[in-house]
Amino acid sequence: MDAVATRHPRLPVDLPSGLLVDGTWTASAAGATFRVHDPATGAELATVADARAEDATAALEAAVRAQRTWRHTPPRVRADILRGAYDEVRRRRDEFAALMTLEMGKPLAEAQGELDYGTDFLRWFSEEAVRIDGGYQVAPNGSGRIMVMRQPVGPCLLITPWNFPLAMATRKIAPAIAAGCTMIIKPSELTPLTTLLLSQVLIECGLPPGVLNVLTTTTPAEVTRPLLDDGRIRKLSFTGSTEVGRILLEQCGRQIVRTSMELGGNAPFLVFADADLDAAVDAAMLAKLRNMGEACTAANRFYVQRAVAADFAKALAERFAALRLGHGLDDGTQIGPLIEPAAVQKVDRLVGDAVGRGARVLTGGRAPAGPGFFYPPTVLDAVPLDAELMREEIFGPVAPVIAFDSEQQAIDLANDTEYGLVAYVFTKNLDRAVRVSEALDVGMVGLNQGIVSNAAAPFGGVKASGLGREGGSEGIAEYLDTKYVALNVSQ
Ligand SMILES: NC(=O)c1ccc[n+]([C@@H]2O[C@H](COP(=O)([O-])OP(=O)(O)OC[C@H]3O[C@@H](n4cnc5c(N)ncnc54)[C@H](O)[C@@H]3O)[C@@H](O)[C@H]2O)c1
Ligand SMILES: O=CCCC(=O)O
Repeated sequence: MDAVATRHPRLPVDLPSGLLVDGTWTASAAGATFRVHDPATGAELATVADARAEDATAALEAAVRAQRTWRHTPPRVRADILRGAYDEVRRRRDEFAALMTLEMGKPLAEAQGELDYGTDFLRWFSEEAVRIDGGYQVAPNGSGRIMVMRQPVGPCLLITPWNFPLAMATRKIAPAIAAGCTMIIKPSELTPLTTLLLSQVLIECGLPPGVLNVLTTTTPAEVTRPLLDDGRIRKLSFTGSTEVGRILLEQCGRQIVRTSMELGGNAPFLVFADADLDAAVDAAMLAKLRNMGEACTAANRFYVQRAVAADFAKALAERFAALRLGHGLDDGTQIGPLIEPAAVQKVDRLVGDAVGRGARVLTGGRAPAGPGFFYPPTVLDAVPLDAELMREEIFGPVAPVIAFDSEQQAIDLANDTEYGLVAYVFTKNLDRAVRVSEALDVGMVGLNQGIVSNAAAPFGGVKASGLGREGGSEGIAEYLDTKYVALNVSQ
């Protein structure tokens, strides 16, 4: 196995060089490579292989070949591989956490949190692998029997984003392995290293050659489109922007490829006057600033009932202003850099637009000078409803606060978006909690809490936030096809 071509002094571990095809780590056919950078300093972290279409073809042939035997592997064998990987990743938690911080920028404590979240998918689906069930019943008219079985869907293409380098990979790889599917994973070109290390661990834990293939590339469209056109890829699981999700959904139509789509968000955060305000502020810190706000689940719009809006905004601004920016590996850092300069420019544009339309900056609001792609935690109030950040995913540490009057107005404001991933609701009134949760057009609701992410729960959204669910018992169903056998039983 080639080690990473360039070693960064803070890179915690030797990594494979890039492409995993049929159990072998290889350079790309074209010999192309690309560099991965530390977003806190801009320093080069590693150089990895840059796959092209011919590498994708080789990976597809390997996955198709391996599927013929992998699908018949006993569920307990698949379960033990996943459990072994769970134990090994947790044994190497410091390496994985430091790697995630270096390539993505999140503070080390958050990387440790993602380590727990991401490995939970390995454990959860190691338990699900041996519980794939079916059905058997007497046909209602008494003649014959109805037998239902669930079988692996076949070779899968998994495409993941940069913001949760471990969890977005395990949330797809684990159920695919549990279901008996082979796969090709294409991680983000911005954060491929964690997937390389995870893949190495899965191979060490006994995953046979060809079951998992890894394509790192700076040309994702050119590499993945032929795979979706081929006809032998039977499932696409994509996590990323709604814009790219739409492109991929169109591509999947030609070969009727099953899809799971985990897309963008624009989460409303509703605080009613009867809420525990301190608890709501604590939860807002989590819902907004987890991952520097670079999370699909990030609260994007804070709607606070007028009687408590000023107190909420003031308290949140004070908490934001006290946070420390820095390199994620440095002690005391609470807010790391954004992923790239374009991310800072986008956040700056959205804040500038809101202020230009009349919003007030209570704290933050201007990118600091110096190295790295930093943006300070920012609270805006008196944000006009026509501000661009009300409709666009901010993907940064900016909290726009808007006052509302009635419950119905809050629901209408919250639902006024093309997205529908998650919403957060804060009230002590149980009737209101149920009413509002039922009325919100989203896939998930955080009720008096600022995080919904849980490997045991069905994660996903509606409308432009996606299709399907990841995690929970629903998560493995995305990798299984249902087959019904009509038995003719002589009386
Ligand atoms: N719903 C969720 O669970 C969830 C989780 C994380 C991120 N996201 C969303 O992802 C976005 C941020 O992540 P991102 O910047 O990596 O998203 P992105 O859509 O730019 O990229 C996601 C992945 O798709 C690949 N890609 C880009 N264009 C492609 C194409 N034409 N064909 C094939 N692959 C292509 C990228 O290389 C990357 O691996 C945000 O919108 C965020 O809300 C959603
Ligand atoms: O960015 C979106 C994923 C976040 C999560 O799964 O908690």
